[in-house]
Amino acid sequence: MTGDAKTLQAIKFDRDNITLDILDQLLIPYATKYISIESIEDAFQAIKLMQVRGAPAIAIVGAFSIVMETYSNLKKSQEKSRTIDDLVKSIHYLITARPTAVNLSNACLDIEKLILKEFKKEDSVDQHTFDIIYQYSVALYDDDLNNNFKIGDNGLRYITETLKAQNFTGPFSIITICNTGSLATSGHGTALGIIRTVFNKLSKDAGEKFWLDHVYPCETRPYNQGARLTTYELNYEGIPSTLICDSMASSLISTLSKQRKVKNLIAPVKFIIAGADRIVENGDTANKIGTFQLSTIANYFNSNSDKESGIKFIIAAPRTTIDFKTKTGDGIIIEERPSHELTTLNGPVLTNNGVGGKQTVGIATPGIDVWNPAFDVTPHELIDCIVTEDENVFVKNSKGEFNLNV
Ligand SMILES: CSC[C@H]1O[C@H](OP(=O)(O)O)[C@H](O)[C@@H]1O
Repeated sequence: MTGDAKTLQAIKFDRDNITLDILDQLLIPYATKYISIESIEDAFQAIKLMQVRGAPAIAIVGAFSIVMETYSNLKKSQEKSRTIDDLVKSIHYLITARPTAVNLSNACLDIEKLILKEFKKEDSVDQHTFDIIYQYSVALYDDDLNNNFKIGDNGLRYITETLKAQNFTGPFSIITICNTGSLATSGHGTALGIIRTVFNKLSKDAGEKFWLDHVYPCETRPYNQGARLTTYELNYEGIPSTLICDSMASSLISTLSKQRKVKNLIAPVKFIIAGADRIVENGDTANKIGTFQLSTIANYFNSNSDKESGIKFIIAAPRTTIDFKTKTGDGIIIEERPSHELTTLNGPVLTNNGVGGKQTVGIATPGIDVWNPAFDVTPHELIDCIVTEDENVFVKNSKGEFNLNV
């Protein structure tokens, strides 16, 4: 379906007719087009191409694709049905689509565990197999949505308590990176979910002593999830925002901290909020490339001002993003993506009467060597708070350690 109806629903799974459609995020914000996912292979390609992206969203689409694969197996009853071993092999293949985000591998391995509890590898895929995977997948979707609203509320509480402790009053701003909203999850979002909740609950007209005045999404080179997706979500919600290049964050913070205007804006940046693709046991966090730099910027401004009046660096993620098997960030595999994502730009031609076909333009010397890691690892030392769906947000103890395993 192609059309201009703005939507934030990244994933559509019809629980009665058993169909799965994903919003093609490579076309956002210029076109709304859903593509059908009917197999694990369809999901692998869509996840690899980043037609769907975002740690929770790729896990949910991955799980639903296994439902679709099993369902189509049952429909082709005349053919020799696949064995459980075949299905498990396909599940392991799906995991390789994007190795850094732990949610996808967690969901796939959970499904493998559930079916191997009930079946032997040589057994045939049957209705019971489908039922097990179906129940798991719809619960994964529903839990993610519920968790995101809890993350929003928990983030609001942390922000409110922080500003009260600082005796802060007036308008404040938030910087965020990549896209961590409805387009990266089952809805509402994680870091952007906190921003949604804070904007709705801490508003000037509600008579609050402090309020969220402005959001600065980083464009998030090279895939531009911020420029394309987060701005689209912020506009959709009517949240005042101004797009910045990733390289502008420190100047933005500095300008506002000196009560100088950014365009006509004066609200100081008080929080940098990012999502996560994998949080390991000590709190080191893999997230979109550029996140680590933002944490060093927050740390600079904190070490050059009274710590308590500085900028808090927040990571927001559901507990499904925590990987207790990996002790420190050194153990995280960082996905490296193709060079053309840095050396070319891909998008529709913008004409006076609308949006034309997709074009690719070169923006670097052809053949230049490129390093294109999709993520970086923010050391836990630079993270002030990890917000999950657990009511108690995670802050470091007096020894500077996170204890996430509670
Ligand atoms: C709630 S989304 C988490 C995480 O996923 C994004 O990566 P990508 O767009 O490459 O899938 C980004 O790192 C977000 O912070």
